[in-house]
Amino acid sequence: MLDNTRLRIAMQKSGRLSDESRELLTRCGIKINLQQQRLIAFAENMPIDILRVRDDDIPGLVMDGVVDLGIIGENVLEEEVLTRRAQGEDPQLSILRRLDFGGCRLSLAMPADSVYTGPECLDTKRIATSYPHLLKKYFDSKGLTFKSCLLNGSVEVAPRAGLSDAICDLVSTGATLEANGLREVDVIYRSKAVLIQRAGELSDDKQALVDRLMTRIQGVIQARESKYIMMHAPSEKLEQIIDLLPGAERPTVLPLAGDQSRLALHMVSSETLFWETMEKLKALGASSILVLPIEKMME
Ligand SMILES: Nc1ncnc2c1ncn2[C@@H]1O[C@H](COP(=O)(O)OP(=O)(O)OP(=O)(O)O)[C@@H](O)[C@H]1O
Ligand SMILES: O=P(O)(O)OC[C@H]1O[C@H](OP(=O)(O)OP(=O)(O)O)[C@H](O)[C@@H]1O
Ligand SMILES: [Mg+2]
Repeated sequence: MLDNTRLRIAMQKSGRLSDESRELLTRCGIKINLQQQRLIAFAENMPIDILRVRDDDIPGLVMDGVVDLGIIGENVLEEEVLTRRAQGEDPQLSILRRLDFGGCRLSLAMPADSVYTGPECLDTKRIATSYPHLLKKYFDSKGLTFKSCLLNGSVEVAPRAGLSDAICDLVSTGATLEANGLREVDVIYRSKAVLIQRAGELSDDKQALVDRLMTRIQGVIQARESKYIMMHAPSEKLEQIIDLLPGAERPTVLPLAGDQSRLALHMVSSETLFWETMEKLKALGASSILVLPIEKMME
């Protein structure tokens, strides 16, 4: 029996979001042992239980208040919200934060040799998808209709199998479409993973824990997006060097022992330093340029 005083977080058991969901929680300092093929994992060092489920089940578990938090793709979340609304329900939950993984788009695709001049081409046509409500919302907004062919997997084979004229499926690199002789013709929704919370008040203890987790998640994501940059540079080129580093804070400037003409610069940058910029820095006389990953940040 689950202990109701512990914060429950649902994440995908195995799939596109599972490694990064686990990595995020681990980086937030939650010690979880997910080695065994178990549905529930108990954190060793915090009052947190992790439920590992099919991603399709996560929005419902949060909306029904079975878990407190969930990590889910916006595409699956929005489809479930629209499904429940279509059934006359008024689903409640809040999105705490957009995360930095699980990026993909829900797109319309057609056989590579077909002509596409806009969504009107697909008016009244049959479209295979696992996201009928998101697709309907898009078609409704254009004043168009379509016949739905609902498939929960292998959507990309539908046109070849003669089941549909087009498909509406998730795309990231486009390799799956290409391998199936299809061409992406329109993007209808852009998605990332999000952290969601059930409606209703949490107990004070749970709320305090969620607040701490949110600060840590912010720190983890910000650290992943930032770099620590160090270099030695000629003192008289300081401003020109700073101008080459737009995403960086004002640097810390340190003297170099025994060399009055040069300085050591240290700074955090929200952008990575490209080779081209490093070459320009070197041309200005900078040397010993180091770009280091940052593990954690707290402002
Ligand atoms: N190619 C992709 N690149 C990045 N993210 C993706 C990609 N495809 C899907 N996603 C995101 O990851 C989520 C999970 O995708 P996955 O393919 O693992 O789902 P699934 O097969 O439905 O898994 P489950 O067995 O849990 O139901 C998607 O809903 C989407 O938000
Ligand atoms: O544009 P691409 O980079 O090729 O990615 C798109 C594919 O990725 C997802 O499936 P996944 O590989 O997760 O397998 P699944 O169909 O078993 O969910 C998605 O459903 C597409 O089929
Ligand atoms: Mg699924």
